Amino acid sequence: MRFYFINWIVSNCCQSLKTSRYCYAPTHISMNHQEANTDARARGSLFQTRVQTAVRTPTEQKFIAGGVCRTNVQLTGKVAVVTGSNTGIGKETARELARKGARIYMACRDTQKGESAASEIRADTKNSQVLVRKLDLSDTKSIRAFAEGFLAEEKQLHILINNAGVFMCPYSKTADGFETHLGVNHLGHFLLTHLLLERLKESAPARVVNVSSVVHHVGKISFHDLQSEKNYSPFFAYSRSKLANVLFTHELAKRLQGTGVTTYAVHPGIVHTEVTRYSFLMHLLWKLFYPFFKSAWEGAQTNLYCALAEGLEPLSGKYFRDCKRAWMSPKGRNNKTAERLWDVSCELLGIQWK
Ligand SMILES: NC(=O)C1=CN([C@@H]2O[C@H](COP(=O)(O)OP(=O)(O)OC[C@H]3O[C@@H](n4cnc5c(N)ncnc54)[C@H](OP(=O)(O)O)[C@@H]3O)[C@@H](O)[C@H]2O)C=CC1
Ligand SMILES: CC1=C(/C=C/C(C)=C/C=C/C(C)=C/C=O)C(C)(C)CCC1
Repeated sequence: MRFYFINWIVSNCCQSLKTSRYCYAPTHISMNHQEANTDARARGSLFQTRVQTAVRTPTEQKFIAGGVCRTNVQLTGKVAVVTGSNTGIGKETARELARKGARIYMACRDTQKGESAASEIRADTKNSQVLVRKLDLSDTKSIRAFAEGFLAEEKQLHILINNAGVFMCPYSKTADGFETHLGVNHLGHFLLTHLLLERLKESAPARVVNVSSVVHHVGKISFHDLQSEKNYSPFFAYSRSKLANVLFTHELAKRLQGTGVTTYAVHPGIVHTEVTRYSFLMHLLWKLFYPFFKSAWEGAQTNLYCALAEGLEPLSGKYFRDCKRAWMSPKGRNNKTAERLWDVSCELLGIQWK
């Protein structure tokens, strides 16, 4: 943690002086960070990423960054959908998939924000096949419209990254009356995957990556109050939705055996993104401690690893962090809970998914 506070003060001063995002890049420090700079091209446009990299010693860098997806796989002719890709981890995931030549569908609830991220990615990667489509996971009509449009437009789908998420928002309900964390983070992606599954199977080998979180360990699926109507805590509602992501991955993998479609759950790390937008306390911690958190690009690495790494098929249904398999809560691989959650999700969404 040498020089951390000095560097922290310097970086914050630079920020408050509204220094150009390009000018604070102390090369003498960054140069030591060989690992971190491997893909400086991809991350160089992000001022905060540079600060994060600059204030870390190489040992801290290695510990915090937690792994880089190093596959040489090329994706020309492949198609990927990334939800919530106008910002944060989703945007960096889309950027790297685009860099590898895939046609990317950025599924965003705000298409204006999506277009501005897409033009940045197109310019950066020289890949013109980066497309924005409207997807609001808090409304099943929007999910169905997105899927209908996609299926009409594309005959193949190789990678689906279920990334979008809300974190610790005040109690609210989606257009269909689901508690927002459950509705957006779990049920929205459950329905989307259901609607796109035939295309994934037709395009096999194909992969579904579900972005969960380490907090799935403290999540609890209370079937008697799934919508948190009796008792609401933003943190536990979020944790529950992230446990649901892991259970969904576990059950989906079982049901997809032999189809050539595999699925993985991911904890991206503690990543400095807009995720804390609803929580004042978390936002404050973000501001104070962000050099210790991953950048969005670093946070995207495990998504990319699960989408691209060769030979991962036997690990379908498992949970990953820092570009390797990680310990999943036993609650996340409980067959009974996974099956029941699957049935309840189908019932809530009015779908039949055998
Ligand atoms: N950052 C972290 O430390 C961690 C993040 N995660 C998970 O990583 C994923 C990505 O989060 P991160 O990049 O950090 O967060 P951000 O808040 O930066 O990005 C979240 C993305 O999800 C989109 N989104 C939110 N609600 C909806 C919706 N109803 N329909 C469609 N898109 C929606 C947002 O769109 P818009 O910009 O329009 O709101 C945004 O594009 C999430 O699933 C999160 O739970 C897990 C562990 C830790
Ligand atoms: C790591 C760490 C901290 C912050 C943790 C935070 C802010 C975690 C956020 C997690 C999220 C957003 C999870 C999403 O799934 C503290 C408390 C500053 C203390 C020092 C160690």
